[in-house]
Amino acid sequence: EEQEDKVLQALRLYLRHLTDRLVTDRRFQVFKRPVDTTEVMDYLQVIRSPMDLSTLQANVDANRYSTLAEFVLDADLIWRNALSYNPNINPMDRRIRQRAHALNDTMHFFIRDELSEDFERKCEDIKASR
Ligand SMILES: COC(=O)N1C[C@@H]2C[C@@H]3O[C@]2(Cc2nccnc23)C1
Repeated sequence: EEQEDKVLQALRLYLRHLTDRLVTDRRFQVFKRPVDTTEVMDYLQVIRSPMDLSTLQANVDANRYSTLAEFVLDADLIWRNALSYNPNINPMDRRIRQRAHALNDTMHFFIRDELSEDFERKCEDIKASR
């Protein structure tokens, strides 16, 4: 329905705007591209579902997300994977965990501050009706 497609288009616009801000934040450059599994040989043994900001952007542009909740499931993989794969107390691991927590906090702060619960409910209702 025309009106419904306008809602989904608005969601896509918002998710693109949100992801663009994360991708350009210099704290999050380590999350910008997939981890290079030819360099990091054991990555796929430890991490079952890799995700990164460029893949997230591509998914938004491919209309993969019809609700905020679907987007957040993938976006949360990015920082959760980083916490899982980099658990040690050495400075490298500690720094990427700090960035993972910052990614989580920043993303959810933007969402809470900028997206109304009403809007997300409309997206969920459209999804349920299809
Ligand atoms: C989101 O990024 C990550 O979880 N990582 C973990 C990998 C271990 C370490 O840093 C990463 C890339 C890398 N490449 C070569 C040698 N060592 C490393 C990035």
